[in-house]
Amino acid sequence: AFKRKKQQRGPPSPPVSSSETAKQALKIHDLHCCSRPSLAGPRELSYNYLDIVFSPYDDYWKELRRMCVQELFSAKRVHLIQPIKDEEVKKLIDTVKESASQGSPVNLSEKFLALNVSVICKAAFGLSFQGTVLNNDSFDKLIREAFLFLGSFSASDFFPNGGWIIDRLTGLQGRREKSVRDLDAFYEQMFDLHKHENKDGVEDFVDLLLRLEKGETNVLLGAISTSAITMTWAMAELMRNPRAMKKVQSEIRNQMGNKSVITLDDIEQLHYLKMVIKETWRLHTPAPLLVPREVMSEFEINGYMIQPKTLLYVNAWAIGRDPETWKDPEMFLPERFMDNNIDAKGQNFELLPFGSGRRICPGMYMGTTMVEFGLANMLFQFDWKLPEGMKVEDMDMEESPGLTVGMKNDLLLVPVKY
Ligand code: HEM
Repeated sequence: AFKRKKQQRGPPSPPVSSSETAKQALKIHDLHCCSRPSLAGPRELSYNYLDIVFSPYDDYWKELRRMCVQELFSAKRVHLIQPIKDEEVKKLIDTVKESASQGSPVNLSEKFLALNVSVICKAAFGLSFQGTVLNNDSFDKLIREAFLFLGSFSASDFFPNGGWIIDRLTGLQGRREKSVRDLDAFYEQMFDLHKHENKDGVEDFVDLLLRLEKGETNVLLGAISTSAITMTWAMAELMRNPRAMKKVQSEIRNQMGNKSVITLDDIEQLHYLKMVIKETWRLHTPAPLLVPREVMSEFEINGYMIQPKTLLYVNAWAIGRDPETWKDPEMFLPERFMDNNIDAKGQNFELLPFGSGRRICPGMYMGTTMVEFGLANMLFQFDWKLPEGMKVEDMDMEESPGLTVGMKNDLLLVPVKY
């Protein structure tokens, strides 16, 4: 919704939850985008984190974005890190095989997060967490907390002048500051480890980032949780929809024939898998309100004048479930993407998992390939069952609160080796 500036008079603001309104808002907004005021507070604490995700759209950020898109997240770079993905997915398959041989459940929420942590951190820092102080458990906690506290609504968003007092009293401000401090400490450690790592002259993300005036590594936060969240929701929806599960597994297994290692070329042929992922994004878009924007000069939308300082939230979650756009919006039906060209790249405003406009996710290609590759392997190598005594109706599809929205409770499934 549009949040109107304090003391402003006039008609109520229009809800931005239809794809048409979002299209207008995001297009106009491109000229005026900025940041979220409540997060400007702890900014001095974090030269790493808040600057990058929520900074005004200044020249520095433009340069960083340009570099991200051209160098870090380009198709070329995504192909360069494919060996890292191969290795980490193989490790994941091996641990899941162990559970399969014992018939015990696997915590897929954890496994997918760990997979993404390992791939992104190896790609970014040229090293693995395993055996360091930054093991997956503490990183998992750090990420979850960061998204919970930084994404939660705060009084200072609604009352820019005095809201911070409420945030102090409720403890939200303190928890946010702690979260930001922990992230800074984490990045410090990563930079230290990076300095001491022998990387055989291969340039990684941090080398590239260090070429800028200061190191920005927060891209990692966005990268890691969103891909893992998508993979977990996709598996949960497939478990609830055995027909779609069977169809996607047949597609992958037919494509693979006698081969055992999935390549990027194989992935390109998996059209139904791509539809399954789009349908997952439609129902469970990982960042439901996108990155909040602040309007910097007046503009009109649907006959409403939107004032400077207005905070703009685009409800991509509601757009994905809008009955005006989608038939049977609550149903998981990957086939709905068969007869149309709707993609998730920010041009079709019915489906905005990566946002749109100038702040569109620069890691879109990397995120998509990570999700496709991870899921294809898990679905190719294993069949999946619910834990003993559990029925499909018992599956808990509740969402967790925060900037990104995953499953509230971890997804546990029993693998059966194919
Ligand atoms: C399935 C995977 C992913 C999803 C669904 C996703 C989604 C999003 C969304 C919705 C936004 C906000 C866009 C807007 O408000 O218009 C965003 C921003 C961002 N994403 Fe992603 N993302 C994913 C993966 C990644 C990856 C792999 C990276 C980096 C390697 C990344 C880096 C970023 C960055 C740096 C921003 C901030 C852009 C800005 O503020 O200008 N994301 N992402």
